[in-house]
Amino acid sequence: MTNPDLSALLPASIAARVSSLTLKDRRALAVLDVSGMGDQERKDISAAITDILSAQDTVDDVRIAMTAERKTRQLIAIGSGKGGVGKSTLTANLAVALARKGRKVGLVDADIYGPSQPTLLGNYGQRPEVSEDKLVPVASKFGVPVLSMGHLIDAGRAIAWRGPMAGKALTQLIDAQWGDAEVILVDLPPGTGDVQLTMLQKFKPAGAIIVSTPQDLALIDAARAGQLFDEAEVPVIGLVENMAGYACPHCGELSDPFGKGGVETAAGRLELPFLGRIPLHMDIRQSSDAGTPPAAGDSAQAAPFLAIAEQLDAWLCANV
Ligand SMILES: Nc1ncnc2c1ncn2[C@@H]1O[C@H](COP(=O)(O)OP(=O)(O)OP(=O)(O)O)[C@@H](O)[C@H]1O
Repeated sequence: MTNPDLSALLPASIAARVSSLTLKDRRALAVLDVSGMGDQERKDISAAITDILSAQDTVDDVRIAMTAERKTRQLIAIGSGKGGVGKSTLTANLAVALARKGRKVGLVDADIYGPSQPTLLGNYGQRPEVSEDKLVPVASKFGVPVLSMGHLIDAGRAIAWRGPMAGKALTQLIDAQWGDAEVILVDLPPGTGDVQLTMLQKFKPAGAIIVSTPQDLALIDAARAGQLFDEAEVPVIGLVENMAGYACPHCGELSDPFGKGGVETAAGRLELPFLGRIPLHMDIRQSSDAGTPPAAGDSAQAAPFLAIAEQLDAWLCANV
């Protein structure tokens, strides 16, 4: 039974974490909920409890038992049939937008052969630490921790791994110290090969988003990506059209270099939700390259990403 006299000695922030505190034969036993805490935080809170309790005349010894709620952490895969359609750009911006909404979100760059998230999230050149044999995700200034092969290999070095090596690398990125992250967005490699299928089967995401540009070839590949998710029994949350509608920076005239509306039509045909359209805009390319995702700001370019993140958030609320 909890000892009210001892409990009253603990500051409220610590007491909120102590689910039981008993005193028997001059030994205090505190059961501490450490869900979501890192190593240092656990050590600090344990030391604080030990200091406070051992200062009491009635206590000779303090024992602390740590418990953690099993986190239900969900993976959301962002995939595309074709490369270069803006999958990584969308993933980074959705993660930033979800973090702005208060979600605890992490990001895995599963594009082992062409990692771009360290550049997009502005933490290129940083290395993840290792704790208890697992990687600790690298923080970004947008509140989104991230792990990418780009954090582990030297700049410009090509990775020429066969499937099993890539699979092992991916396992390390996903099975890492994600702390209190409740959602992890996974930026999948482009295409629909064995690596993607194995990854989806091994780390089954709760749902997937497919990105495509509007031209026919990209759409055929996007449909194939849909089949890949079907095969892996991963529900498709919806399709996103990227690089639709180009506004000329000189005259403002709108044109559609890759066509427009094709993804929405394809979504209808495939009976999948259409989540939204992101225009082709120079600012998106420039701010992405500079490591400041548009979704972190309030420009016109942020709006489509924030709107798609709203829908993802609603899907997470309804399905997870
Ligand atoms: N809506 C957009 N407007 C302007 N540029 C964009 C837009 N979306 C993406 N880009 C740019 O297009 C390029 C490819 O985007 P990105 O790397 O996100 O694609 P990807 O599908 O992840 O590619 P990969 O196949 O290499 O993984 C990048 O230079 C990016 O800045």
